[in-house]
This record gives sequence, C-alpha cells and structure tokens, in this order.
Amino acid sequence: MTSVTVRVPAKVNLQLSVGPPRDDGYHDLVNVFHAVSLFDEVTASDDLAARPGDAPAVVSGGCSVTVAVEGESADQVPLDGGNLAVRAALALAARAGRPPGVRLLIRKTIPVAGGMAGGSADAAAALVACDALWGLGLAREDLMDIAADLGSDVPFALLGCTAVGTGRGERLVPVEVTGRFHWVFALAEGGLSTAKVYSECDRMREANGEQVGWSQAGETLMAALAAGDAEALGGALVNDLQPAALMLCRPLARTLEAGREQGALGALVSGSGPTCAFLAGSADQAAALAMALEVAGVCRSVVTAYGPVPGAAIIPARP
Ligand SMILES: C[C@](O)(CO)[C@H](O)COP(=O)(O)OP(=O)(O)OC[C@H]1O[C@@H](n2ccc(N)nc2=O)[C@H](O)[C@@H]1O
Ligand SMILES: Nc1ncnc2c1ncn2[C@@H]1O[C@H](COP(=O)(O)OP(=O)(O)OP(=O)(O)O)[C@@H](O)[C@H]1O
Repeated sequence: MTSVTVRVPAKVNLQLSVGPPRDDGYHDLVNVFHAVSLFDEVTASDDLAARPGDAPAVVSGGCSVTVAVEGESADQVPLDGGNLAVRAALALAARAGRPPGVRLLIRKTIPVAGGMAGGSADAAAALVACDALWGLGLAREDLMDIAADLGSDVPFALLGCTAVGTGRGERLVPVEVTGRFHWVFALAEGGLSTAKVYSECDRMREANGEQVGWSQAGETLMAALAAGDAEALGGALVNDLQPAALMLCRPLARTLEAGREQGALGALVSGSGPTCAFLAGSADQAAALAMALEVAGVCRSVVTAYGPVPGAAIIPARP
C-alpha cells in the first residue's frame, strides 16, 4: 500500500473588497489572503479494498474515490461527490488518464463553514496528494488551473503565504511579508453559507443605495506587511462581507467587541464568517487574548495561530 499525506493551511482575509455582482453570479474581488498555522491533513492511499463503515465510493469515468473524515466537526462534512476533496481527486483523474482510484482520509482542524476555506484547503491538499500518489508530476500552473475550476479559494490554498487575489480571487500575486503575525480565532456555533453572505452583502448595499467603486490592495496594509508592523496591520484590516455576516449572525458583534476590549490590534470577521479573527502583538499576547475570550464566553472555542505559512505540501510518512 502506498500513501501520501499533505498538510494544508487555513486562511484569513486581511482585505476583502467586494465589487458588484457579475453576470456569472460571482463578484470581482481584491482579496488579500494570508495563510495561518491551522492545518487540515489529507492522506491519499491506493488501498481501494472496501472496509466496514466506508461511505459508498464516488465513481466517475472509471475512477473510484472513497473518503473518510476525522476531527473538528467531521460529521458536518459530506462524504459523497459534494466533498471538495473528492471533486478535486476526480478532476485530476479526468486530466490524467483515469487512474483506478484513491482512498482519501481528511483530518480536520480548520472549522467547517467557518470562513477559513477549510473545504478549499482539502481540495488543494487532495490535488497535491493524488498528483504524487499517481506519479503525475503535473506542473504547478496545471494544478492551479484545476484548483481555480474547483473554487475561488482553492488556488490560494496551493500557494499559501500571503497573496493578493483578483478576479474571483483565483488570480494570485504573492506579497512580501516581514516576520510573523500572531492571531486568535474565535470559532462560532454553526457555519455561514458563503453564497448567502455574498447575496446579503448585495442586498444591504442596494437597500442603503451604496455605490461600489473600483478597489486595489490598500497601501497602508501592504506597507504594514512589508514592515512586519502588527499595529499598522491591525488598523488596516478590511472585510466588505463583515456587515452581511453580522446581519446573518448577530452575536458576532459581541465577539468582535470583546476582542477589541481585550486589546486586539485588529478584529474582523474572517472571510464570509462566522469565525472572528483578532491580531495580537506577540505569541504571548495572543495566548492572553485567547484566554480572555474563553473566559468572556463569547464563542464556541478559541484557537491561536500565526501567519504566514506555506500552502499545501507533502509531509514525511509517519513511522
Ligand atoms: C469569502 C471567500 O472565502 C474569501 O476568500 C471567497 O470569496 C469564497 O470562496 P469559495 O468558498 O472558494 O467560493 P466558491 O466556491 O468559488 O463560490 C461559492 C459562492 O460564493 C459566491 N462568490 C464566491 C467568490 C466570489 N468572488 N464571488 C462570489 O459571489 C458565489 O455565490 C458562489 O456561488
Ligand atoms: N472537505 C470539506 N471540508 C469542509 N466542508 C466541506 C468539504 N467539502 C465540502 N464541504 C461543504 O462545504 C461547505 C463549506 O465548507 P468550508 O469549510 O469550505 O467553508 P468556508 O471555510 O466558510 O469556506 P470559504 O472560507 O472558502 O468560503 C460545508 O458546509 C460542507 O458542506
């Protein structure tokens, strides 16, 4: 039996500027992605023998994919063709002369439907793992193309670190960052649908008669990243989806306020939410802030992480 394990990070959006809805239903973005040290792992193996308790295999074009999920909110992750990692394996197989199949095991730490691109991360990890397992050796650009078809956040999960995404968020330019930034994430009860948050954003803008102008990556934000200046970065964080996420999930306003009161350098909803992200000045300050948020009881649970970290990468086999 041969297996390949890939570790892949979550993301937080440092700037998420959302344009008007396009004809295809998507929105043009200026999306400053930042990969943080909260990781899922995806193991791809060629052991295709059925095991008791297996979900039915998803078969397409002669390729059979079985998936199992462990860890954070595993019961909320689909085990059928709706699983993004399964879709990734099948998309790669279609491109690669249809290998017989793969068994995927996903170990989740990234919150499900939390605005931290957990499903996208698993899709990116499955691409890298299956590419290695099947000995395809596809070029990064080819994996990036397949990733972009799977979802707007998937290419960034391959790339990692910090990058500006335009278009749907799939066209990426890496950003130079000095040092390491320390984050606290307040995980919420339940999740938010990304599509619903975008439509709520459109609805609120229309109701408020808001005109949406052209945007670019913020100069203060870029300078803060280049200088490794956490205080400046905290003041420059922007998320256009935040009002919509707060409208759909009212308790988040209190979570953000609690973090600000406890001295966070910046506080915002991560992507489409409902996870809230807080920037701290050091690892010690992040630990203290995490403790204070736990005590305040304003969320389901709290985790700390740092960024930037690299994108999906193979890790050595465990003995
Ligand atoms: C909110 C973010 O996580 C920020 O990085 C992303 O923009 C969402 O990326 P994602 O989850 O990979 O989203 P996709 O799977 O591509 O699209 C899901 C849904 O989100 C909406 N969507 C997504 C990306 C985008 N640029 N405009 C959109 O309007 C669309 O309704 C789409 O049907
Ligand atoms: N491998 C996967 N892990 C988690 N959810 C998945 C996966 N595959 C499919 N899904 C489905 O996708 C939905 C969104 O999950 P995900 O964790 O990717 O959300 P998200 O982090 O809010 O995404 P994003 O930040 O990219 O908008 C889930 O409710 C789940 O039904």
